[in-house]
Amino acid sequence: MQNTILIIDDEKKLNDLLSRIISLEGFRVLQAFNGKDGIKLLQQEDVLLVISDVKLPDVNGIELVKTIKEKKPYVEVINLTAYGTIADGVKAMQNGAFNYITKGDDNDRIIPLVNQAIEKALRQSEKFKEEVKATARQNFNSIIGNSKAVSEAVSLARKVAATDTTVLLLGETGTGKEVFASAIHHESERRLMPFVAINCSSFTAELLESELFGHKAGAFTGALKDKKGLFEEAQHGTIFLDEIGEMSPELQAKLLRVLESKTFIKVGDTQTTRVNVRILAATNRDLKKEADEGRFRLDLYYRLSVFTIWLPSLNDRKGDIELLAAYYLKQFAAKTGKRPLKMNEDFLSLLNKHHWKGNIRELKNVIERVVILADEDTLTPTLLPPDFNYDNASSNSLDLANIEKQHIQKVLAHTYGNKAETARLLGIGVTTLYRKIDEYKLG
Ligand SMILES: Nc1ncnc2c1ncn2[C@@H]1O[C@H](COP(=O)(O)OP(=O)(O)OP(=O)(O)O)[C@@H](O)[C@H]1O
Repeated sequence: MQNTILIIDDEKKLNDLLSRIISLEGFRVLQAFNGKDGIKLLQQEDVLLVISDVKLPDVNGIELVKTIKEKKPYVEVINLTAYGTIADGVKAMQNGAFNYITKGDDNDRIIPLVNQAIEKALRQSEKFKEEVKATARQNFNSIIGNSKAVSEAVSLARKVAATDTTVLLLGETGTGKEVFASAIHHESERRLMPFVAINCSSFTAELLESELFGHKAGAFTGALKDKKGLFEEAQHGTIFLDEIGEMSPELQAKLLRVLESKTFIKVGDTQTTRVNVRILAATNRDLKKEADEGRFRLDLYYRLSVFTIWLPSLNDRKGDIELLAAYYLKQFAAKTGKRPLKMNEDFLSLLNKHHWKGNIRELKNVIERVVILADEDTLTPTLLPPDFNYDNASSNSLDLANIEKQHIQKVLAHTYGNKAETARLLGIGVTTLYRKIDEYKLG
């Protein structure tokens, strides 16, 4: 396949000449005569390199480098500067251009430079396309669940994804708030830009301020160099502020300012910094109550809760447990190279009866452990952690056989399914244990 180069120059003669020279080298060449048309072509076509004049009728070609890099970060740009304006070339390089050519003077440099730039852009584009593929897996298709509550949450999130609106995700720990935030970002127009997530409860107030907004060298002991904050890292992308309810009142004020004016002041700075970042926030607290009771700024709460999505706890969507468990079984079995595993009825019934305090995160961890322990293709209750209430899974009948069955189940759970150890603790032979496991269908 021919690699594509876009030439943007309003001087038709020069544009045509350059186009001919480059075509002769086997490249596919597209031509535009102003910045606006150039950007349009860039978006429609699989361009790897842009050669752009600096003095375009509608835009400065040096500024255009930034726009090109924002739209397609892997594309390389060579600027064409008029004789005597080397300063332009330097500025172009600072903006991210691959190089610059002085019109008329550098004819011998053109083709080698083009080849180098194409090689670099090809490497970058491959890496970029891999990353895009990986992020595509983080969109709403990665959200498992058929229950009404989850379907409603997904439908709301899909609607708001396309906008630039701030979203507040509410739900218990492990209900998928970060998964939703990531899906919203990856289905938004910002998807090719960074998604930056931070848990506000993991830092002290001072550290969090510097993490979020960055600092100037010397702002505090240990601040040796200027440091970019996460808001700047997320420029043109999305920032996800998890556990927002934990933020100190001072930082809440600073965040409110970002929401209102898109500006903030770095720690130790005197100037404001401007950012264009979409904010998604989450908490497992009742933020409205926190605000009503004076622990969270009411004005910030209203700003953040423009669009609120409630994520149901796993205990309120029991119908999804089997689906999620099967999904993670497949994932972990594949990871550990095991054959596909099946859940027996008792196993599933215990999953359904369990109170999932840690929600999907807890379910995922339980399944990972079960997959590691499983020796057989069918999963049985004995593989589950001891806090899974086995007794309740079977009938409550008090006949001797049932009591024996429950007792064996308990000991098996205690030994994590180790038959020799179980037999030893029960004071019976391993063969007898196997017979009983068979008889009571515990295997
Ligand atoms: N709908 C879902 N389908 C599949 N996996 C999910 C789903 N929701 C969450 N998970 C998985 O559950 C785990 C917890 O999810 P996540 O971190 O998004 O929860 P959270 O609500 O942000 O938790 P916390 O409040 O503790 O930060 C992750 O491993 C995630 O991949």
